[in-house]
Amino acid sequence: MARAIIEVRNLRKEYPVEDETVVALDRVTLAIPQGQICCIFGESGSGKSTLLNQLAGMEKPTRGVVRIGGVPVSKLNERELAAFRQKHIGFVFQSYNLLPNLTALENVAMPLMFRGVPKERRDRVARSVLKRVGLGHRLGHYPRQMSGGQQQRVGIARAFVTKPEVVFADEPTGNLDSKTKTEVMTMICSFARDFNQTIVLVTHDPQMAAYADRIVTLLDGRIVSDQINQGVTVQSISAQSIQSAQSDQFVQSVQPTAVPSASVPSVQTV
Ligand SMILES: Nc1ncnc2c1ncn2[C@@H]1O[C@H](COP(=O)(O)OP(=O)(O)OP(=O)(O)O)[C@@H](O)[C@H]1O
Repeated sequence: MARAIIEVRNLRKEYPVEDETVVALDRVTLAIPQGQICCIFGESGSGKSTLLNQLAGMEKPTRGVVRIGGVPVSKLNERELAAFRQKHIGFVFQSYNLLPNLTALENVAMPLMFRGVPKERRDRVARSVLKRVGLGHRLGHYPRQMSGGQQQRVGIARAFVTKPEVVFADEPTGNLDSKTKTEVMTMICSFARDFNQTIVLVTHDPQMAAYADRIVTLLDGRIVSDQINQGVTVQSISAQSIQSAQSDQFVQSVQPTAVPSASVPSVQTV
């Protein structure tokens, strides 16, 4: 089995609410191997978003540790976290979170700009990723000029344009109709397979969970089931099995006490 890129040990998250304490997560231990599409599944209030927030370093756990590529993200400060996310993490959001005053091309090129990729190259790469998601004819469109499905495809292009090792997808199909849901999930899985990326997908929708390799079910903040998905919906998507030198470099480069300074991965072939 591939090595774990995400490791969660004995995670607990409490929220103080007036004079009570809500325990949103308790004793969550999880190892997600590199290249796995792992679904965090559960009904409303089960703790899915709370878990994603701890994994992505958006919130500090009350107890326990989250490591990504060996880096204890739960212990990094804000500046270190920002740098870490920029280099290694992509996000796909339910509400797309595109910048309204930027075109599709500019939204997708933005993560490359933060990595210092020169304009000509970042525009070329962003264009090619937008073509891949079927939006080659919408490069100059603003979010308000696109449908929800098109906006989410821009969101996917933005999340994958830098080939991050891990992509967190929080209810990425939550606002979409059923045909567009299928397209969006197929796209996410296709990118992930091509570059051996790890996806953490949060959903309460069993149809979307069926795309994952593994389904971890939460109930009242605890893992109540952890199953390999035998009938993976995306089996038909070709995996180019790039046993990514990129990811190997990443795992080797990270030091527990320092934010890695990984170079910009080659994005030419996207
Ligand atoms: N900031 C907060 N303050 C207080 N309680 C919170 C906070 N965030 C989450 N909770 C509580 O933690 C529990 C888990 O919430 P969480 O949002 O993680 O569930 P979820 O599975 O993502 O739900 P949904 O599918 O509805 O988004 C709930 O009982 C919720 O009320």
